[in-house]
Amino acid sequence: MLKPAEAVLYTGAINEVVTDFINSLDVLRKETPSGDMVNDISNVFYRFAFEGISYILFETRIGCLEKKIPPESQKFIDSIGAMLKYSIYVSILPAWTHNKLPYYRLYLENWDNIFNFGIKLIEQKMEKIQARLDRGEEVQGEYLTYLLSSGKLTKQEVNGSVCELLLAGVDTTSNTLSWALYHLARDPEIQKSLYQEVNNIVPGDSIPTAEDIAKMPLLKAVIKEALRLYPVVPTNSRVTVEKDITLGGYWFPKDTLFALNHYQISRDEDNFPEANKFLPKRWLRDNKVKNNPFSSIPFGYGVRACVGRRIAELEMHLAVSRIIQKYELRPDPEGVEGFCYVQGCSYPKSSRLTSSF
Ligand code: HEM
Repeated sequence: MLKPAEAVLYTGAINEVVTDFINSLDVLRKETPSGDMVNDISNVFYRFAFEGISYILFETRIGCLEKKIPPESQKFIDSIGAMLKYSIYVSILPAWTHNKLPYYRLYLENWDNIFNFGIKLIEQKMEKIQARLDRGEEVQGEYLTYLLSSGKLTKQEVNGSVCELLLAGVDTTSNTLSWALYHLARDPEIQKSLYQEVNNIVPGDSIPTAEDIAKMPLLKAVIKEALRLYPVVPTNSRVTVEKDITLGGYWFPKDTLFALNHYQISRDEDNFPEANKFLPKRWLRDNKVKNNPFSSIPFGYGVRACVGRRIAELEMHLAVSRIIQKYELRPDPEGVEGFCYVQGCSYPKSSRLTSSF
Protein backbone atom coordinates (compact mmCIF):
# COMPACT_ATOMS: atom_id res chain seq x y z
CA MET A 1 0.00 0.00 0.00
CA LEU A 2 2.87 2.36 0.68
CA LYS A 3 4.29 2.15 -2.81
CA PRO A 4 2.93 4.69 -5.32
CA ALA A 5 2.80 1.93 -7.97
CA GLU A 6 0.50 -0.16 -5.74
CA ALA A 7 -1.76 2.78 -4.93
CA VAL A 8 -2.24 3.51 -8.63
CA LEU A 9 -4.08 0.18 -8.94
CA TYR A 10 -6.96 1.73 -7.00
CA THR A 11 -7.44 4.63 -9.44
CA GLY A 12 -10.45 3.03 -11.17
CA ALA A 13 -12.22 2.29 -7.89
CA ILE A 14 -11.55 5.77 -6.50
CA ASN A 15 -12.70 7.45 -9.72
CA GLU A 16 -15.94 5.48 -9.58
CA VAL A 17 -16.57 6.87 -6.10
CA VAL A 18 -15.52 10.40 -7.18
CA THR A 19 -18.14 10.27 -9.96
CA ASP A 20 -20.86 9.42 -7.43
CA PHE A 21 -19.56 12.14 -5.15
CA ILE A 22 -19.81 14.75 -7.94
CA ASN A 23 -23.33 13.52 -8.75
CA SER A 24 -24.35 13.89 -5.11
CA LEU A 25 -22.96 17.47 -5.10
CA ASP A 26 -25.18 18.24 -8.09
CA VAL A 27 -28.22 16.90 -6.24
CA LEU A 28 -27.38 18.84 -3.07
CA ARG A 29 -26.86 22.10 -4.98
CA LYS A 30 -30.24 21.82 -6.63
CA GLU A 31 -31.93 21.33 -3.26
CA THR A 32 -30.86 24.75 -1.91
CA PRO A 33 -32.86 27.95 -2.62
CA SER A 34 -30.01 29.55 -4.62
CA GLY A 35 -29.46 26.32 -6.54
CA ASP A 36 -25.68 26.51 -6.23
CA MET A 37 -24.89 26.06 -2.56
CA VAL A 38 -23.69 22.92 -0.82
CA ASN A 39 -24.40 23.20 2.87
CA ASP A 40 -21.99 21.34 5.13
CA ILE A 41 -19.59 20.16 2.48
CA SER A 42 -17.42 18.63 5.23
CA ASN A 43 -20.16 16.06 5.78
CA VAL A 44 -20.23 15.17 2.06
CA PHE A 45 -16.45 14.76 2.14
CA TYR A 46 -16.79 12.49 5.16
CA ARG A 47 -19.22 10.27 3.26
CA PHE A 48 -16.99 10.34 0.19
CA ALA A 49 -13.91 9.30 2.20
CA PHE A 50 -15.89 6.57 3.92
CA GLU A 51 -17.24 5.18 0.68
CA GLY A 52 -13.80 5.37 -0.96
CA ILE A 53 -11.85 3.59 1.74
CA SER A 54 -14.60 0.97 2.24
CA TYR A 55 -14.61 0.20 -1.46
CA ILE A 56 -10.82 -0.19 -1.42
CA LEU A 57 -10.78 -2.35 1.69
CA PHE A 58 -13.92 -4.45 1.29
CA GLU A 59 -14.16 -4.33 -2.51
CA THR A 60 -17.85 -3.57 -1.87
CA ARG A 61 -19.85 -0.34 -2.13
CA ILE A 62 -21.59 0.54 1.15
CA GLY A 63 -23.94 3.27 -0.12
CA CYS A 64 -22.65 6.31 1.82
CA LEU A 65 -23.18 8.57 -1.19
CA GLU A 66 -26.73 7.45 -1.82
CA LYS A 67 -29.55 9.81 -0.92
CA LYS A 68 -30.55 7.56 1.94
CA ILE A 69 -27.57 5.88 3.58
CA PRO A 70 -28.32 2.18 4.28
CA PRO A 71 -29.12 1.74 8.03
CA GLU A 72 -26.15 -0.59 8.64
CA SER A 73 -23.69 1.90 7.13
CA GLN A 74 -25.31 4.74 9.11
CA LYS A 75 -24.99 2.71 12.30
CA PHE A 76 -21.32 2.15 11.54
CA ILE A 77 -20.74 5.89 10.95
CA ASP A 78 -22.57 6.77 14.18
CA SER A 79 -20.59 4.14 16.09
CA ILE A 80 -17.28 5.64 14.99
CA GLY A 81 -18.40 9.08 16.16
CA ALA A 82 -19.59 7.67 19.49
CA MET A 83 -16.49 5.52 20.00
CA LEU A 84 -14.25 8.57 19.43
CA LYS A 85 -16.38 10.63 21.83
CA TYR A 86 -16.17 8.04 24.61
CA SER A 87 -12.46 7.44 23.94
CA ILE A 88 -11.80 10.89 25.42
CA TYR A 89 -13.27 9.74 28.75
CA VAL A 90 -11.33 6.49 28.51
CA SER A 91 -8.07 8.37 28.07
CA ILE A 92 -8.59 10.96 30.81
CA LEU A 93 -10.52 9.12 33.54
CA PRO A 94 -8.75 6.62 35.82
CA ALA A 95 -9.24 2.90 35.15
CA TRP A 96 -11.21 2.34 38.38
CA THR A 97 -14.10 4.42 36.94
CA HIS A 98 -14.52 2.02 33.98
CA ASN A 99 -17.06 -0.22 35.68
CA LYS A 100 -18.70 2.52 37.71
CA LEU A 101 -19.68 4.98 34.96
CA PRO A 102 -21.57 4.16 31.72
CA TYR A 103 -18.99 5.63 29.31
CA TYR A 104 -16.76 2.56 29.23
CA ARG A 105 -19.60 0.17 28.39
CA LEU A 106 -20.75 2.53 25.62
CA TYR A 107 -17.18 2.83 24.36
CA LEU A 108 -16.88 -0.97 24.08
CA GLU A 109 -20.36 -1.36 22.59
CA ASN A 110 -19.50 1.06 19.80
CA TRP A 111 -16.21 -0.72 19.13
CA ASP A 112 -18.23 -3.94 18.84
CA ASN A 113 -20.54 -2.28 16.28
CA ILE A 114 -17.50 -1.16 14.27
CA PHE A 115 -15.96 -4.62 14.26
CA ASN A 116 -19.25 -6.39 13.57
CA PHE A 117 -19.83 -4.25 10.50
CA GLY A 118 -16.28 -4.89 9.22
CA ILE A 119 -16.36 -8.60 10.01
CA LYS A 120 -19.69 -9.07 8.20
CA LEU A 121 -18.28 -7.54 5.01
CA ILE A 122 -15.07 -9.55 5.34
CA GLU A 123 -17.07 -12.77 5.74
CA GLN A 124 -19.20 -11.99 2.70
CA LYS A 125 -16.00 -11.52 0.72
CA MET A 126 -14.55 -14.76 2.07
CA GLU A 127 -17.64 -16.66 0.94
CA LYS A 128 -17.26 -15.26 -2.58
CA ILE A 129 -13.57 -16.16 -2.66
CA GLN A 130 -14.29 -19.67 -1.39
CA ALA A 131 -17.05 -20.18 -3.98
CA ARG A 132 -14.61 -19.23 -6.75
CA LEU A 133 -11.94 -21.56 -5.36
CA ASP A 134 -14.51 -24.39 -5.11
CA ARG A 135 -15.32 -23.89 -8.79
CA GLY A 136 -11.59 -24.06 -9.59
CA GLU A 137 -11.59 -20.43 -10.73
CA GLU A 138 -8.80 -17.93 -10.28
CA VAL A 139 -9.17 -15.50 -7.38
CA GLN A 140 -8.81 -11.88 -8.38
CA GLY A 141 -9.12 -8.76 -6.30
CA GLU A 142 -7.21 -6.13 -4.42
CA TYR A 143 -6.47 -5.51 -0.77
CA LEU A 144 -8.89 -7.74 1.10
CA THR A 145 -8.76 -10.58 -1.39
CA TYR A 146 -4.98 -10.52 -1.13
CA LEU A 147 -5.03 -10.58 2.69
CA LEU A 148 -7.61 -13.34 2.80
CA SER A 149 -6.14 -15.55 0.15
CA SER A 150 -2.42 -15.14 0.96
CA GLY A 151 -2.81 -17.21 4.14
CA LYS A 152 -0.19 -15.04 5.88
CA LEU A 153 -2.54 -13.53 8.45
CA THR A 154 -5.03 -15.15 10.80
CA LYS A 155 -8.68 -14.18 10.43
CA GLN A 156 -8.45 -12.14 13.62
CA GLU A 157 -5.44 -10.25 12.23
CA VAL A 158 -7.26 -9.56 8.97
CA ASN A 159 -10.27 -8.22 10.89
CA GLY A 160 -8.07 -6.01 13.05
CA SER A 161 -6.02 -4.71 10.13
CA VAL A 162 -9.01 -3.88 7.95
CA CYS A 163 -11.02 -2.20 10.70
CA GLU A 164 -8.02 -0.08 11.74
CA LEU A 165 -7.38 1.04 8.18
CA LEU A 166 -11.03 1.92 7.87
CA LEU A 167 -10.90 4.11 10.95
CA ALA A 168 -7.64 5.81 9.94
CA GLY A 169 -8.81 6.56 6.42
CA VAL A 170 -11.92 8.71 6.85
CA ASP A 171 -11.52 11.87 8.98
CA THR A 172 -7.96 12.30 7.74
CA THR A 173 -8.69 12.71 4.05
CA SER A 174 -12.10 14.34 4.50
CA ASN A 175 -10.80 17.09 6.80
CA THR A 176 -7.86 17.82 4.51
CA LEU A 177 -10.25 18.11 1.56
CA SER A 178 -12.44 20.53 3.51
CA TRP A 179 -9.49 22.79 4.28
CA ALA A 180 -8.17 22.67 0.72
CA LEU A 181 -11.57 23.72 -0.66
CA TYR A 182 -11.98 26.36 1.99
CA HIS A 183 -8.78 28.08 0.89
CA LEU A 184 -9.42 27.64 -2.81
CA ALA A 185 -12.85 29.24 -2.32
CA ARG A 186 -11.23 32.22 -0.62
CA ASP A 187 -8.47 32.67 -3.17
CA PRO A 188 -9.85 33.01 -6.72
CA GLU A 189 -6.37 33.55 -8.20
CA ILE A 190 -5.01 30.23 -6.95
CA GLN A 191 -8.27 28.57 -7.93
CA LYS A 192 -8.03 29.94 -11.46
CA SER A 193 -4.41 28.74 -11.85
CA LEU A 194 -5.46 25.32 -10.62
CA TYR A 195 -8.37 25.21 -13.04
CA GLN A 196 -6.01 26.07 -15.91
CA GLU A 197 -3.56 23.37 -14.85
CA VAL A 198 -6.29 20.71 -14.61
CA ASN A 199 -7.99 21.80 -17.82
CA ASN A 200 -4.71 21.68 -19.75
CA ILE A 201 -4.12 18.07 -18.78
CA VAL A 202 -7.71 16.78 -18.79
CA PRO A 203 -9.83 19.13 -20.92
CA GLY A 204 -13.61 19.20 -20.65
CA ASP A 205 -15.01 16.51 -18.44
CA SER A 206 -12.50 13.74 -19.15
CA ILE A 207 -11.65 11.75 -16.05
CA PRO A 208 -8.10 12.21 -14.73
CA THR A 209 -5.91 9.16 -14.21
CA ALA A 210 -2.95 8.75 -11.85
CA GLU A 211 -0.61 9.55 -14.78
CA ASP A 212 -2.51 12.81 -15.38
CA ILE A 213 -2.21 13.74 -11.70
CA ALA A 214 1.58 13.32 -11.93
CA LYS A 215 1.56 16.25 -14.37
CA MET A 216 -0.31 18.57 -11.99
CA PRO A 217 2.24 20.14 -9.61
CA LEU A 218 -0.10 22.88 -8.38
CA LEU A 219 -2.79 20.36 -7.45
CA LYS A 220 -0.28 18.43 -5.36
CA ALA A 221 1.01 21.68 -3.86
CA VAL A 222 -2.54 22.67 -2.81
CA ILE A 223 -2.92 19.44 -0.81
CA LYS A 224 0.57 19.73 0.68
CA GLU A 225 -0.16 23.28 1.75
CA ALA A 226 -3.50 22.29 3.31
CA LEU A 227 -1.69 19.55 5.24
CA ARG A 228 1.07 21.95 6.32
CA LEU A 229 -1.45 24.41 7.76
CA TYR A 230 -3.81 21.78 9.19
CA PRO A 231 -1.95 18.53 9.86
CA VAL A 232 -4.82 16.19 10.72
CA VAL A 233 -2.66 14.18 13.08
CA PRO A 234 -1.46 16.99 15.35
CA THR A 235 1.33 15.17 17.18
CA ASN A 236 3.52 12.10 16.66
CA SER A 237 5.46 10.28 19.33
CA ARG A 238 8.49 8.04 19.51
CA VAL A 239 10.19 6.37 22.47
CA THR A 240 13.93 5.76 22.63
CA VAL A 241 13.64 2.04 23.31
CA GLU A 242 17.18 0.79 22.81
CA LYS A 243 19.66 3.23 24.31
CA ASP A 244 20.32 6.71 25.72
CA ILE A 245 20.71 9.39 23.07
CA THR A 246 22.22 12.87 22.79
CA LEU A 247 20.27 15.40 20.79
CA GLY A 248 21.17 19.06 20.23
CA GLY A 249 23.72 18.82 23.04
CA TYR A 250 21.20 17.35 25.52
CA TRP A 251 21.38 13.84 26.93
CA PHE A 252 18.17 11.74 27.08
CA PRO A 253 18.01 8.40 28.89
CA LYS A 254 16.59 5.25 27.28
CA ASP A 255 12.77 5.10 27.39
CA THR A 256 12.30 8.84 26.89
CA LEU A 257 9.08 9.80 25.10
CA PHE A 258 9.53 12.40 22.34
CA ALA A 259 6.50 14.16 20.93
CA LEU A 260 6.66 16.05 17.66
CA ASN A 261 4.17 18.88 17.36
CA HIS A 262 3.30 19.09 13.66
CA TYR A 263 1.47 22.39 14.06
CA GLN A 264 4.46 24.04 15.66
CA ILE A 265 7.07 23.00 13.12
CA SER A 266 4.94 23.49 10.05
CA ARG A 267 3.98 27.05 11.04
CA ASP A 268 7.53 28.08 11.96
CA GLU A 269 8.51 31.27 10.10
CA ASP A 270 12.13 30.07 9.87
CA ASN A 271 10.97 27.26 7.62
CA PHE A 272 7.98 28.86 5.96
CA PRO A 273 7.97 32.64 5.44
CA GLU A 274 4.42 33.99 5.92
CA ALA A 275 3.75 30.71 7.66
CA ASN A 276 0.08 31.36 8.43
CA LYS A 277 -0.79 32.09 4.80
CA PHE A 278 -2.10 29.53 2.32
CA LEU A 279 0.59 29.73 -0.38
CA PRO A 280 0.73 26.48 -2.41
CA LYS A 281 3.38 27.95 -4.70
CA ARG A 282 5.94 27.54 -1.91
CA TRP A 283 5.92 23.81 -2.83
CA LEU A 284 6.58 24.36 -6.52
CA ARG A 285 9.97 23.54 -7.97
CA ASP A 286 10.85 27.14 -8.95
CA ASN A 287 10.30 28.41 -5.40
CA LYS A 288 13.51 30.04 -4.21
CA VAL A 289 13.02 29.42 -0.46
CA LYS A 290 14.10 25.90 0.42
CA ASN A 291 12.77 24.56 3.67
CA ASN A 292 14.08 21.72 5.81
CA PRO A 293 12.58 18.46 4.44
CA PHE A 294 11.40 17.59 7.98
CA SER A 295 9.62 20.91 8.50
CA SER A 296 6.28 19.48 7.34
CA ILE A 297 5.82 15.72 7.63
CA PRO A 298 2.04 15.30 7.94
CA PHE A 299 2.22 11.57 7.21
CA GLY A 300 4.95 10.93 9.77
CA TYR A 301 8.25 9.33 8.99
CA GLY A 302 10.06 6.00 9.01
CA VAL A 303 8.83 2.43 9.34
CA ARG A 304 5.72 3.54 11.24
CA ALA A 305 4.84 6.30 8.77
CA CYS A 306 1.27 6.44 7.47
CA VAL A 307 0.44 3.22 5.63
CA GLY A 308 -2.40 4.88 3.75
CA ARG A 309 -0.42 7.88 2.47
CA ARG A 310 -0.43 7.00 -1.22
CA ILE A 311 -4.10 6.04 -1.19
CA ALA A 312 -5.00 9.22 0.70
CA GLU A 313 -3.07 11.41 -1.74
CA LEU A 314 -4.61 9.70 -4.74
CA GLU A 315 -8.12 10.08 -3.33
CA MET A 316 -7.61 13.77 -2.56
CA HIS A 317 -5.95 14.57 -5.91
CA LEU A 318 -8.62 12.79 -7.93
CA ALA A 319 -11.43 14.45 -5.96
CA VAL A 320 -10.08 18.02 -6.06
CA SER A 321 -9.19 17.85 -9.76
CA ARG A 322 -12.73 16.73 -10.65
CA ILE A 323 -14.33 19.39 -8.43
CA ILE A 324 -12.19 22.16 -9.92
CA GLN A 325 -12.87 20.85 -13.43
CA LYS A 326 -16.60 21.26 -12.93
CA TYR A 327 -17.25 24.04 -10.40
CA GLU A 328 -16.15 27.43 -9.32
CA LEU A 329 -15.78 27.52 -5.55
CA ARG A 330 -16.95 30.45 -3.51
CA PRO A 331 -17.34 30.84 0.23
CA ASP A 332 -20.86 31.07 1.55
CA PRO A 333 -21.39 34.89 1.74
CA GLU A 334 -23.44 34.38 4.90
CA GLY A 335 -21.03 31.85 6.36
CA VAL A 336 -19.54 32.51 9.75
CA GLU A 337 -15.90 32.36 10.70
CA GLY A 338 -15.55 30.42 13.90
CA PHE A 339 -12.10 30.13 15.39
CA CYS A 340 -10.62 26.72 15.93
CA TYR A 341 -7.82 26.01 18.33
CA VAL A 342 -5.05 27.30 16.10
CA GLN A 343 -5.04 31.05 16.38
CA GLY A 344 -6.12 32.78 13.24
CA CYS A 345 -7.62 29.92 11.27
CA SER A 346 -11.31 29.76 10.62
CA TYR A 347 -13.31 26.57 10.36
CA PRO A 348 -14.78 25.76 6.94
CA LYS A 349 -18.57 25.69 7.01
CA SER A 350 -20.00 25.57 3.53
CA SER A 351 -18.90 26.26 0.01
CA ARG A 352 -20.80 27.60 -2.93
CA LEU A 353 -20.23 25.53 -6.01
CA THR A 354 -21.23 27.35 -9.15
CA SER A 355 -20.95 26.03 -12.68
CA SER A 356 -17.54 25.80 -14.29
CA PHE A 357 -15.51 28.88 -15.31
C1 HEM B 1 -4.67 13.15 4.84
C2 HEM B 1 -4.60 11.86 5.07
C3 HEM B 1 -3.76 11.21 6.15
C4 HEM B 1 -2.83 11.75 7.01
C5 HEM B 1 -2.36 13.20 7.11
C6 HEM B 1 -2.33 10.66 7.83
C7 HEM B 1 -1.36 10.81 8.81
C8 HEM B 1 -0.83 9.79 9.56
C9 HEM B 1 0.21 9.93 10.55
C10 HEM B 1 0.90 11.24 10.95
C11 HEM B 1 0.46 8.71 11.07
C12 HEM B 1 1.51 8.36 12.13
C13 HEM B 1 2.86 8.22 11.43
C14 HEM B 1 4.09 8.14 12.29
O1 HEM B 1 3.97 7.87 13.51
O2 HEM B 1 5.22 8.35 11.78
C15 HEM B 1 -0.44 7.77 10.40
C16 HEM B 1 -0.47 6.43 10.66
C17 HEM B 1 -1.32 5.55 10.05
N1 HEM B 1 -2.19 5.82 9.01
FE1 HEM B 1 -2.51 7.64 8.17
N2 HEM B 1 -2.95 9.51 7.47
C18 HEM B 1 -3.83 9.78 6.43
C19 HEM B 1 -4.65 8.88 5.76
C20 HEM B 1 -4.67 7.53 5.99
C21 HEM B 1 -5.46 6.57 5.24
C22 HEM B 1 -6.36 6.91 4.03
C23 HEM B 1 -5.24 5.35 5.81
C24 HEM B 1 -5.81 4.01 5.41
C25 HEM B 1 -5.90 3.59 4.19
C26 HEM B 1 -4.29 5.53 6.89
C27 HEM B 1 -3.81 4.51 7.68
C28 HEM B 1 -2.86 4.67 8.68
C29 HEM B 1 -2.41 3.59 9.55
C30 HEM B 1 -2.90 2.15 9.54
C31 HEM B 1 -1.43 4.14 10.39
C32 HEM B 1 -0.63 3.41 11.49
C33 HEM B 1 0.68 2.95 10.88
C34 HEM B 1 1.57 2.23 11.89
O3 HEM B 1 1.41 2.43 13.09
O4 HEM B 1 2.47 1.49 11.45
N3 HEM B 1 -3.97 6.86 6.97
N4 HEM B 1 -1.20 8.45 9.49
